[in-house]
Formats: sequence, structure tokens, C-alpha cells
Amino acid sequence: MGRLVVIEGLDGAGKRTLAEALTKAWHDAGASVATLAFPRYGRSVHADLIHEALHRGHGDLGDSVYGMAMLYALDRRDAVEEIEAALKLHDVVLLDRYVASNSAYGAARLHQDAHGEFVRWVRELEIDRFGLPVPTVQLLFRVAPEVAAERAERRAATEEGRAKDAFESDDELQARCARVYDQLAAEAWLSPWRVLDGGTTHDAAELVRVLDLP
Ligand SMILES: Cc1cn([C@H]2C[C@H](O)[C@@H](COP(=O)(O)OP(=O)(O)O)O2)c(=O)[nH]c1=O
Repeated sequence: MGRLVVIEGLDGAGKRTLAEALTKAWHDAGASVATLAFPRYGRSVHADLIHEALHRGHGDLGDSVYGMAMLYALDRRDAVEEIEAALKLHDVVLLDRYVASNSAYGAARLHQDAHGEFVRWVRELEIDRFGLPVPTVQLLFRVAPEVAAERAERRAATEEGRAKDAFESDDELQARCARVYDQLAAEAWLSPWRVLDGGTTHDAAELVRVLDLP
């Protein structure tokens, strides 16, 4: 059975780059890795609805924290079989965002912390009712919200057709989200966490230490 490794962090933290570096380091160490990013844009009707709500509105759907969180959760529920099959086939299944994203962003939108009703609801919905597999470890790629915002800005400017979405444009939301992430990691919410400093480059040696997972 493979290990389920999740990368979490703010928009613009550099999760994609970290995922690529980790995948390479695992391959170099002889491990097989499958990767999956949530939301599964272009691959799930729920993810496509999320994209439209974040970029184009859709009445007041985007304003509904619980409604949006339900769409993210349904996108993951539809992927349960895919994740379980990948865990049987590979040493590592690496996920770019997972259940904790829903907790952190939703709680931040509602001005709640990690002990609030919303985070409890996400866990009950996604883990208890939808039966999503619990991660082996969650990696918090931690950067200052201002740094993440700058990177998201640059990405929006350079990637054609990729305007900042509603969440990325809200600096205060990102700052609150960073605080909820810190709490989730400090309290080992759902599973153990490792906190990585996204402000420093991760060299191979450091990555190998990260690879020493439970
Ligand atoms: C996966 C997930 C993402 N989100 C938020 C975080 C991001 O701000 C936003 C989009 O996800 P993101 O992975 O950042 O997509 P993109 O690379 O296209 O920007 O959705 C949730 O609120 N809940 C979730 O479960």
C-alpha cells in the first residue's frame, strides 16, 4: 500500500514546484509516484463548476462557503476510487491540495479558526461520510502571505488566460487562511504534518529528509 502525501499551502506558495521536486527526488530514490491535483479542473463536472464560480460568478454560488466547500468535497469523493487504485499501484500518491484546503479556506472565509464548526463539518463530510482516505502525512508549504500574493500576481500576469480568482485576489482572506493552516499543522489535524519553509529553496538533501516519511 502506498503512502498518501498531501501538499498544502496558500495560492502562490509554490506547491506545484515542490510537487515536481519531490516527484523527481522519489523517482531518483527508486520509488514510483502518482500525482493528482485538486480541484480536478477539466476532469470533473464539480471542479468545472468551481472554476466558473471563482472566475465568473454564477449567481451567488461563489458567495456560499458551504456550497463551494460541498463542490470541492464532491470533486474529491468522485476521485476516491482513483486514489485507492493509485495507492495499490504506487509507493507514493502525491496530492496537490486535499481536505485541509477546504478547512483552511472555508474557515478563513467564515472568520473561524481551526476549532470552529466549519472545520468539524468538513472532516465529518469528507472523511466520515464520503470515506476519503486519511493522508499519511500533510506537508504545509509555508510562505508569508505577501510573498504568496506576489507570486500569484506574477503567475496571473504570465500565464495566458489565468486571471487571479476570487480567493487569490483577497489578501486578508489569504492571511486568515495562513493562520488556520498553522493551527491545523500545529495540532496534527487529521494526520501528522510537516511544515516546510517555502521561502528557502529545497535542495536535494533537504528533500531526502522530507522523504523520510512515517
Ligand atoms: C482543493 C480546494 C481548493 N480550495 C481553494 C484554494 C484555491 O484558492 C482555490 C483554487 O485551487 P487551486 O489549487 O489554487 O487552483 P488554481 O491552481 O487553478 O488556482 O480553491 C478550497 O477552498 N477548497 C478545496 O478543497
